[in-house]
Amino acid sequence: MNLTAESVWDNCLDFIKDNIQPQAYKTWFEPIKSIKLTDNALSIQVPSKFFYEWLEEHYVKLLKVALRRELGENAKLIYIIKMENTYGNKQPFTEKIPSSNRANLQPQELDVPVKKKSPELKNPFIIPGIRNIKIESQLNPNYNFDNFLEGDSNRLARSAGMAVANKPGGTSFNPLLIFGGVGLGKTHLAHAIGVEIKDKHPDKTVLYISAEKFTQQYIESVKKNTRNDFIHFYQLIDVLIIDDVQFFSGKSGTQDVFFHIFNHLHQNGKQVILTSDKAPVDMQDIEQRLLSRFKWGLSAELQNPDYETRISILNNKLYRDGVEMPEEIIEYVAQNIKTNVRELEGAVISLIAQSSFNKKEVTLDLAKQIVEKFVKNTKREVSIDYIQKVISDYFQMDVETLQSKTRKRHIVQARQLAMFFAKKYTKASLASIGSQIGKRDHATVLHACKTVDNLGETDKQFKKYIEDLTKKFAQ
Ligand SMILES: Nc1ncnc2c1ncn2[C@@H]1O[C@H](COP(=O)(O)OP(=O)(O)OP(=O)(O)O)[C@@H](O)[C@H]1O
Repeated sequence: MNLTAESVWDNCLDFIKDNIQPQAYKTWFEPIKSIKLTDNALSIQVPSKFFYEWLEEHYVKLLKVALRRELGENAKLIYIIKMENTYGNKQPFTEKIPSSNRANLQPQELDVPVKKKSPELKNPFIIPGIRNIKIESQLNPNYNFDNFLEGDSNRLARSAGMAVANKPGGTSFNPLLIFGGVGLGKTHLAHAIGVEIKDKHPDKTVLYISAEKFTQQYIESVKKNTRNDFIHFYQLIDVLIIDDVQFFSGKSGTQDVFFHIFNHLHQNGKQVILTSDKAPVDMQDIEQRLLSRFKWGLSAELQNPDYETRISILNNKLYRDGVEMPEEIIEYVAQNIKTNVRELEGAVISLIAQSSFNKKEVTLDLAKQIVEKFVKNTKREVSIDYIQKVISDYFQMDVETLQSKTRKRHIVQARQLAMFFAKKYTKASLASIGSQIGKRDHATVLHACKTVDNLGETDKQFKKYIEDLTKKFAQ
C-alpha cells in the first residue's frame, strides 16, 4: 500500500484519539494538518509556535509512539509552524522545526533554553534561546489613526499620540498616559500610535502588551527564576505600550519590576505609552513613586464624544462596512448612546444584523427597539454580587452557602458557575473574582472556568444550568 502524509497522519490520529481525553484531542490535534511525507519524515502544520511548544511538552511521547507504529523506529516528525504576521497583515509564513531528536539541531531551532557562554535573554513571546531576538509588536493594524476619528473629546490625546508617533522618545510626552472611561478608544489609540511608529520608523522595536499579560509573564518569570531575563527583555524595547495599567493596582511585585523597566527606558530616551481607565490621581493601590512617574509626561483624557463626533464615527463605520442607512436613524442612535463608542458601534451592528437576518428594513422603530436594549443593558451593571445572588437563587441556596468552604458537589458547581459568569460578564481580574467569591485564589477561578467549559460540553444537565443562567443574565 502506498503511504501518504494523509494516511499516515490519519492512522496516528486514530491511535492518539484512543489515548487522550476527547477535549484535549479536539484542542491539540484536530487543528493539525498533515503536509508532506518524505522517507520516514512526516511534516505536519501547526497553527502557532505556542501550539508547537505545547505539543512538544505534553504529547511528544505519544506522538513518537504513534509515528513509530506507522513509519518504524527511525520515524521523524517535522513541525511547520503557520504564523500570522501580527503587524501589517501580510502573508502567513511558516517555520520548520524538527521534533524530538534534537541532538542535531541548531540553537535557533531548539525550544528549550540552551546554556551558552554569552548571556542570553529569554523573550516571553518567542522561543527562548534564539540569538537574534525578533520582537513581534503585537499590534492590531486595524486600529490606526485613519479610522480614529477626531473630535473635541479626543483632540489632545490624538494630537499628542501623533506627536509621539513622529518622534518616539523625543517629545516631552513621555510617558504618554491616555485615560478615560470604558469603550472610549484607549486601546484603539494606543495601537494607532504603535502602528504609526512602525510605519514611520520600521527599525524601532515596538511592543504592545496588556497590563494583565505583563503581570502574568512577570509571575511566570519569578516561578522559573528568570526575573532578570524578563527585565532585560523589556529594557530592549524602543516603544513600550502597556494597556490598562490600573490592573497593576495592589500588585506590588509587578509595580516594582515595572518601575525598574520604566526608569531604564525613560533614561535611555525610549518611549512609554500607557492607558488607564482612571486619571493618575484616582488610581488606587499604585505606589507613589510609580504614580509620580506616570505624571512626568502628559496625561491626556479621552472624554465622551460629542454629538458631531458620534455622528462621524457612525458614518465612518457604515462607510467602511459598505452599508447605507437613513440619516434620521443615524441621528437617533447618536442622540441616544452617548458615553461609549463601543456601544455606539454595537448598536449599528445589531441594526444591520437584525435587518438582514429578518429581512426587515432598517426603520426608526427597529432602531428604537435596539437602542432601548442597549441603553437598558448598559444601565444595569452586572456586578459579581449580582451574579452570586442570581446563581444562589437559581440553586435555592443563600450566598453564604455558595461562598462556603464545603466540597458538596452541587455547592461547588454553583460556586464554579458564579466564577465562570463573573469572568464572562465583568472586567474583574481572576484574583479579584476569587477574593469576592469565597476568598479563593486566581488559580481556583481559572480551574472553575475550565471545569464549567468542559462540563458544559459533556454533561447535559450542566449545560442546561449554563443556558438557564445565561438567559437570566440577558434579561
Ligand atoms: N474616535 C474614534 N473613532 C473611531 N472609532 C473609535 C473611536 N473611539 C473609539 N472607537 C471604537 O470604539 C471601540 C472601543 O474602543 P477601545 O476598545 O479602544 O476602548 P477602550 O477605551 O480601550 O475600552 P476599555 O474600557 O475596554 O478599555 C473600538 O471598536 C474602537 O475602534
